[in-house]
Amino acid sequence: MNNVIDVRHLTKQFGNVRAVDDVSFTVEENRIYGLLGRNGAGKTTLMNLLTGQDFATTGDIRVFGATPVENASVLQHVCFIKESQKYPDDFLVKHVLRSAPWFFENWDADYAEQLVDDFRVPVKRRIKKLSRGQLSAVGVIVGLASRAPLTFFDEPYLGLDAVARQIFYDRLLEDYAERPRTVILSTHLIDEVSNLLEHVLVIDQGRIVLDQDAETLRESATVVVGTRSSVDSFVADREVLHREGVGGLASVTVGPLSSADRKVAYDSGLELSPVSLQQLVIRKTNTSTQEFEKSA
Ligand SMILES: Nc1ncnc2c1ncn2[C@@H]1O[C@H](COP(=O)(O)OP(=O)(O)OP(=O)(O)O)[C@@H](O)[C@H]1O
Repeated sequence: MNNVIDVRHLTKQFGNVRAVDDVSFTVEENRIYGLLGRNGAGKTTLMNLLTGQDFATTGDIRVFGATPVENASVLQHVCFIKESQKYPDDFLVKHVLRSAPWFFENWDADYAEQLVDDFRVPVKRRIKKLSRGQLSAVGVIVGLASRAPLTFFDEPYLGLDAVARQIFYDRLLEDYAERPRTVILSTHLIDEVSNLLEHVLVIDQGRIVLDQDAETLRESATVVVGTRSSVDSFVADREVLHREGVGGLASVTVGPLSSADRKVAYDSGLELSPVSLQQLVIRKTNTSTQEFEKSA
């Protein structure tokens, strides 16, 4: 498995804010990554660094084996779709689509046209006049039709309605299945994208607090629900990650369960369900906040 990105001890300091703090990780080729984290966690800063739009304070970044900063041979394989994308003032949507092949060697104009129909984007309208959602749709279309070997989507769908978001997820998965590439998606809509993600990176206060294969992550915790007494006896010797309850009912999150464990649970009348990715991320980032507050 080839690494498309290799980051070692990367730090980015803005004055007294350490937006990215001694981060090391790799990104494998042809997988879909989720870059998740709370507001101000460092996601956009990290993407800016990985796409050569900003300089690291310290540390080393390799993208396709080389530094991305001012490196055309790297950046021609990279597409970065961000929420705050700027276009020339007089640009119409069709100008964006026509100029895209200058930047992306794999640009597929027919596919872009099909996506324009899917998202109902008015191609003859000025970019400045588009609604918030239509502007996001233009970004999503460019990101998909660029077919760049490495594509970053930073919160790509501000203002996109639920139907358009679903079209984005469906098209991304279909196209990715036919033309595998590496996608890094940053979002707050974690549960919506959880089935899309193959690997999860969670960043909190500039540090990577989770770097895990999504399948392993999904199996890493289970919610056990039932009467308080049966739940308590089932979880008695286990590590409890989270607990809540109402009246005589309890809902407890525990670590991985074997098939024998599951049988015992079912035989005791307990219900088992996987923990949502969103819940896992919330717990992970809440914990580190509490630890941070304790140590502050
Ligand atoms: N140019 C800058 N100057 C000073 N501080 C900055 C600058 N850019 C980012 N920061 C700070 O760095 C931290 C990380 O910001 P960043 O935009 O990377 O977060 P994010 O995870 O993308 O957040 P969100 O989910 O809210 O978009 C924040 O505390 C932010 O205020």
